[in-house]
Amino acid sequence: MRVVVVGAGAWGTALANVAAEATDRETPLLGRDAGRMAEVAETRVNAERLPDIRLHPKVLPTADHDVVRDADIVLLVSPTQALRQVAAELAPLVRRDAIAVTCCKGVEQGTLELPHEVLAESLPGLRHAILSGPSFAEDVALGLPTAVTLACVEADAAARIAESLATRTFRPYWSDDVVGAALGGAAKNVLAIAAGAVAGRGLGLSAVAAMVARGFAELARLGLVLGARPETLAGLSGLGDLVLTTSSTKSRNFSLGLALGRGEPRPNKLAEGAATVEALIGLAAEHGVDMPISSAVADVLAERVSVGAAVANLLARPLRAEV
Ligand SMILES: NC(=O)C1=CN([C@@H]2O[C@H](COP(=O)(O)OP(=O)(O)OC[C@H]3O[C@@H](n4cnc5c(N)ncnc54)[C@H](OP(=O)(O)O)[C@@H]3O)[C@@H](O)[C@H]2O)C=CC1
Ligand SMILES: O=C(CO)COP(=O)(O)O
Repeated sequence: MRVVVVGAGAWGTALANVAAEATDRETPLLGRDAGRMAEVAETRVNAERLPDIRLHPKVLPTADHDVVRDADIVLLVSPTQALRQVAAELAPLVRRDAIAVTCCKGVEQGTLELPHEVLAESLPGLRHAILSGPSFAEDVALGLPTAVTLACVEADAAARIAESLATRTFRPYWSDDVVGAALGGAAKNVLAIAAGAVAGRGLGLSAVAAMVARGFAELARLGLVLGARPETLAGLSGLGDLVLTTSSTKSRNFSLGLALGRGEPRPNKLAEGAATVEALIGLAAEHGVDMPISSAVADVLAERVSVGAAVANLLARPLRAEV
């Protein structure tokens, strides 16, 4: 299987290394800036996005979209808000029997669609999958043990992807619950901001744990109405990723929350939760689901309330049975 990775950010670079190791084949890593990709090809390091990690010798950094023509498997690793445009650029080039795998986490603004729904519209007719789970790009690139969810309704396509990505240390576990995997990845980005804000405000680890648990309940309520399976939400791509990104400053979403809680300037790095929170709340509203923690995050990001006031509002909510 020939894997092509589209999106030469931190995660795309780490996944290109994984695919090159798993397949032992040349693995193009497609970025949009020709000058920067030439530099990455020469230095064998993606200094801007994943510093200190050497590219696998079989990773081929490029800005030439034509590499997609030969792909059996295309990994789409742009931010969620760019996915539709990135996929549209590939549509005339990609083979109809190729498998497209979205590796981004979020909800599209405007359409309120999850990544696999965006892909179904922009690359129609292709088989699709979602790769999501607790996996910092740096950890994966360093060869630290990582397990993720590979969600795909077709078992044979899932097996091909798993063969092309599984290494001794990177373990994709198959699920056919695509909605559950996509939703977990989107919601945990938002909840990581909430946890970071609580930690940054100095409210203590008990409060962070409460935020994570109540946040998971929020995810579970939405998952239920969207048809996600509870075991997916409690698995790697849901609770697993929530645990990771609500406990580490390596998470850009958690770091953004920390800065908000401390009243410091917001970091510049991509925090998908910030780009996705209003869309997540909109998606939930369409289905009559209340998202108090996500709504608090949206209010804080839009500077409608302070972190302190947002937490006070959450604490003032009526007590209900655990759901
Ligand atoms: N980093 C991580 O540990 C993990 C990230 N993810 C998810 O992967 C996705 C990508 O994250 P990550 O790689 O870390 O992000 P980065 O910010 O490191 O990279 C994003 C990549 O997308 C490209 N890009 C940005 N905007 C556009 C656009 N409008 N059109 C085309 N390409 C664009 C960037 O190109 P350029 O370099 O030219 O700016 C860059 O190559 C996110 O959804 C994230 O949630 C999932 C698991 C782990
Ligand atoms: O999704 C991730 C790890 O699973 C990366 O988290 P951040 O996007 O918050 O950095």
